[in-house]
Amino acid sequence: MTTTLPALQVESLEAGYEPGLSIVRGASLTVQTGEIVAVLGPNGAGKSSFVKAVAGLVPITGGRNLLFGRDITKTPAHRMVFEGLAFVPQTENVFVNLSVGENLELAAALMKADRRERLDPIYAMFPDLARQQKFLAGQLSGGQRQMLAVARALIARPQLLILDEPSAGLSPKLVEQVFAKLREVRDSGITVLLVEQNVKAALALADRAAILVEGRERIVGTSAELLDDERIAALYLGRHTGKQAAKETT
Ligand SMILES: Nc1ncnc2c1ncn2[C@@H]1O[C@H](COP(=O)(O)OP(=O)(O)OP(=O)(O)O)[C@@H](O)[C@H]1O
Repeated sequence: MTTTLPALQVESLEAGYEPGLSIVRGASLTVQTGEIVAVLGPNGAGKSSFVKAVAGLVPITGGRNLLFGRDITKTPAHRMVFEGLAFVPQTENVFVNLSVGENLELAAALMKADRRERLDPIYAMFPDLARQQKFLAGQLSGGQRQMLAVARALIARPQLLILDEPSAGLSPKLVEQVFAKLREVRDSGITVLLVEQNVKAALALADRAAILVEGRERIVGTSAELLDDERIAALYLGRHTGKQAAKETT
């Protein structure tokens, strides 16, 4: 019998920027292989810090992170791609003064990989970027720039793709396009973990989601369960259930 290891197991993670001040406070989360999982929660809950700590970008003071069973807790950020984890930051995720093609070629060069062998499948998956190869990344629209950031990350052929708020600053139509691409990424066999402010769109995309509050997961469930949860409805979806309304009037 073969068992599939979870793509990511975060166990009681503690992390922060300054000694003695944890921002991530004992958070745990398991992401199964082939899932899209969203990390949601109020502003300042530590969502970005959580995924950055997993990606090696925020100092970890406790707990551990396993990627397909391998301990990556102490792996430095620049080594993560070689472990199979690619991270797309919220901002400064492309080189604006380089062309689209140069952005992708640089990512291939960093992997010491054959340029054409890495780039061809990416251009096939992102035909708009293939057409815009010569454009400066800084001239792309917000949606196309986000696509380029995702494409750059995929050059590394990760097993797990982590994105920090890929919908930030995008119109609903562009959010839909970027999220459709993330579905394609998942369907190509890559597990996806993303931080989102856009709860409605995130729950429509993700298989499961975790609500992080004060650096710890408060509620974890399937997107359908969370959409049904009256606390989520009231807090994030602007929907008041009967029970919630009754509570508020008493
Ligand atoms: N580079 C940093 N140095 C010091 N503190 C930071 C840094 N980045 C974030 N913080 C602090 O960590 C806390 C959590 O921030 P974080 O960005 O992780 O939360 P978030 O849930 O992603 O918030 P938002 O939804 O507003 O983006 C905040 O109090 C923030 O001020």
